[in-house]
Amino acid sequence: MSPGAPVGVVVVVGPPGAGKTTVGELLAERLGVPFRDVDADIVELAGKPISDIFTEDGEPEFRRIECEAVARALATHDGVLALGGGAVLAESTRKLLAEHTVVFLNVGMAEGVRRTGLSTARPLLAGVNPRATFKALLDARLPLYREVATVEIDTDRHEPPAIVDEVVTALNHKEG
Ligand SMILES: Nc1ncnc2c1ncn2[C@@H]1O[C@H](COP(=O)(O)OP(=O)(O)O)[C@@H](O)[C@H]1O
Ligand SMILES: O=C(O)C1=C[C@@H](OP(=O)(O)O)[C@@H](O)[C@H](O)C1
Ligand SMILES: [Mg+2]
Repeated sequence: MSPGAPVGVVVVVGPPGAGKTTVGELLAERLGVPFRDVDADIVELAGKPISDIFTEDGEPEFRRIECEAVARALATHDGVLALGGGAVLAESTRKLLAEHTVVFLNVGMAEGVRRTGLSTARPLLAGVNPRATFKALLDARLPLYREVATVEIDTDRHEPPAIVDEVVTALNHKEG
């Protein structure tokens, strides 16, 4: 996998704070391909921030929009595509991901909470006990991330550029 070579779509999944948006953008830059983030698509589609969709319309409506936005992005985007942390909860999305190269960026609870703690943009983690919420979220989702992953990269204690190196090496290794 080298800069400028056609990559199709490389999808980035993982828990909130894993660095899907940050590392995904850097990975796209490294590969010389466009970057797209489904959360940004959802904000544009709904015409309001994700936190407002959750409070005004509820999580099920957010997930409905998310499913559609993921399917559309997978069908149309050529480059790196970051999903939101909960996108893999939908079976239909996991089925679509089976056809794609998927990078699972993992992060432990302590580091995930530290990285997301200062943001009010993640309504699911805005409750009174973000550590317990994050732990429950990891327990429920780890098998789902692993079900769809082509490669899994641990991001704890690694800086984004080093993570990009690891992703490129792991994907090249998979390509054989
Ligand atoms: N490897 C990393 N080391 C330290 N901080 C990171 C790392 N990756 C991301 N971050 C920071 O964590 C926060 C969440 O990153 P983001 O890319 O939005 O994650 P995600 O899209 O997976 O939720 C941001 O403030 C970002 O700068
Ligand atoms: O984990 C989740 O369910 C969510 C993660 C968020 O994206 P990031 O994983 O990019 O923070 C965003 O899609 C929404 O707040 C729901
Ligand atoms: Mg993100």
